[in-house]
Amino acid sequence: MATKSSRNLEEPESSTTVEEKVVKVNGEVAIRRYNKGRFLGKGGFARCYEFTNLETRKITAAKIVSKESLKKSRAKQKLMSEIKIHRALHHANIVGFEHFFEDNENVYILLELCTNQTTNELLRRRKRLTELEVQCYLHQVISALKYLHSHRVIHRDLKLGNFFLSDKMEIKIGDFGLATKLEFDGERKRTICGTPNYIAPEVLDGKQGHSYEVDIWSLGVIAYTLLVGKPPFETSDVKTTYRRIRMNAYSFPDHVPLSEPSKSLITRILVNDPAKRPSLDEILAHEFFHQGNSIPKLMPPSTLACPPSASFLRQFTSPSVSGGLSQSSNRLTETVPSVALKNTSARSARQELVNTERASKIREETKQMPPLTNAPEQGIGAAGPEVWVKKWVDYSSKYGLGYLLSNGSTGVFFNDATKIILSPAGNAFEYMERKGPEKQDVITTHTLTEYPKELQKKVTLLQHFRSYLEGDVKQETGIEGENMPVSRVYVKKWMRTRHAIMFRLSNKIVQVNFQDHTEIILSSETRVVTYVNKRGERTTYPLATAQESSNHEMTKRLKYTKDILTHMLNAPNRQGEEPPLDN
Ligand SMILES: Nc1ncnc2c1ncn2[C@@H]1O[C@H](COP(=O)(O)OP(=O)(O)OP(=O)(O)O)[C@@H](O)[C@H]1O
Repeated sequence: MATKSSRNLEEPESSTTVEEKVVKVNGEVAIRRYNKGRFLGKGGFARCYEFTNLETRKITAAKIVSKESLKKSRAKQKLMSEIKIHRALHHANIVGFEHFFEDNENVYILLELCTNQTTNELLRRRKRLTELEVQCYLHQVISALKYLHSHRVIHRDLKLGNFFLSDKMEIKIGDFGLATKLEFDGERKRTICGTPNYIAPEVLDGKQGHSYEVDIWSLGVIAYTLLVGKPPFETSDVKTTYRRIRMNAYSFPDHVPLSEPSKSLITRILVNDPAKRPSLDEILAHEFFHQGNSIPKLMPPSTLACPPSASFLRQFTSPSVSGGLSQSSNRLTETVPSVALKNTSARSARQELVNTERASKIREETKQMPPLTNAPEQGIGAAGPEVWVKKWVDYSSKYGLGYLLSNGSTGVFFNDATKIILSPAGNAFEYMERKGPEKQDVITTHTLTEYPKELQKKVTLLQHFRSYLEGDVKQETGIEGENMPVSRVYVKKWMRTRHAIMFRLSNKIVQVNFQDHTEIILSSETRVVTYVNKRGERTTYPLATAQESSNHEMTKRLKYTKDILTHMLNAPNRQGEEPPLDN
């Protein structure tokens, strides 16, 4: 983004048609057309988009690799090997390989679409997972690995970013760019082209060659990372990390309560001698997976944003169970407070970014808001919110959420949960970072000409977001005052569902923007609800009477807002289903 024009936040902006030439057996050439839809993400050498087959309407993820980038024979070889290995694999926990083709510019690989991003984004939102979730996810990964290894395939780059989540929340292992298929049992591989993230010590050592055990090692690193929240050997520079791996220098932090079985499993796996690592079957037989609870087949989508609730956990833990799981039961039964609508501030603590909708990484919403005085018929005179989100762009695939507030401030909610808010005049900004044991927002104020060096990248991103978001509405806001103070209003939390995007603002406002362009803006402080209908007309009601309003379009959305908020927090027994919008 930084290098491109500011309006180029979304990769190619407009949807286009891609044509595939299909040569039939009789030699005739047919054309298959795909609509190239939303941008899904970008890797080292591929850009990924949603593709819709215009004939069958089937939607897939298309990895597009430019032929330009394949000029080096190594890159070409790597892609060919990825295709060759991946296309032969068929397993419920491996990203389905649909098809591949090429045109003059690109190679296109069509893959099963995974709509819930990867465990990387999941962990970023959740910080760490409960043991029940780790049991559930590792179970699926091991099932796929057993399949891979039985077909003599070593993945060699198992990492959180390569575990995709389907719409049903199944884990799907993807990215076979570093995978290899052994010619015979017992073959040892010597080289890996590329740098695996969770590299095993024998790969660093390079003397004995490596085999399936490198995937087992990565499993240990993954289990540790999911439970603790950061990788075991992580340091700020690669050389030190490699040194730590060689020395097996890692420890379990005191501040994270981990059960004995989980520590024992990780310790068993992370041993430097590959021959001493457990097999996949031994891992499955380990007490970590046998703590008296049953393991859910899938986790509900609400866990994309917050831990499984007590009621969900109860379904998998029998009351008589003692030992293993109960050791960690503080974490597992961590309850999510049940909250009434009015208590939005307590609730927001659990509302982390969620995207149960689709792996849509980029969305932009513009709303032309008529002034407050436009409140029509049922507007009963209550003052609406002073500040709300006017326009937003979801670039959480890379950086975070950018937004423009109605008071002219631009803000960014970065993926690392830090926040920045720029004054309407664009001269000063506040930076918010959670610090200390209480994880309080610490706010520092700076000007665009004078700020700490470490904020350079974030400030650059802020400016890009700003020029993108302001675009054509800059004049319209009419706020150009030189000494406008930094707005103290900013987005504290945000999340997405299938039907909507929700923002929790620091002024205790919860705003829900629905896909049909209607909006609910709830102010817990002034106890009013503002409803913006499809035509952009605003009506403000006191909260107490809003539910009884004859405006059914609004009451339906208000109910949805309450249901989804409550659901996200404490009703995962309605597994996987967010409330329907039409109830
Ligand atoms: N099956 C899929 N469904 C949805 N999104 C996908 C899928 N495959 C890839 N993506 C998105 O596209 C991005 C790039 O894909 P991928 O990581 O496979 O590319 P790459 O260039 O091979 O990456 P790497 O640098 O990790 O090797 C991913 O991070 C993800 O956001």
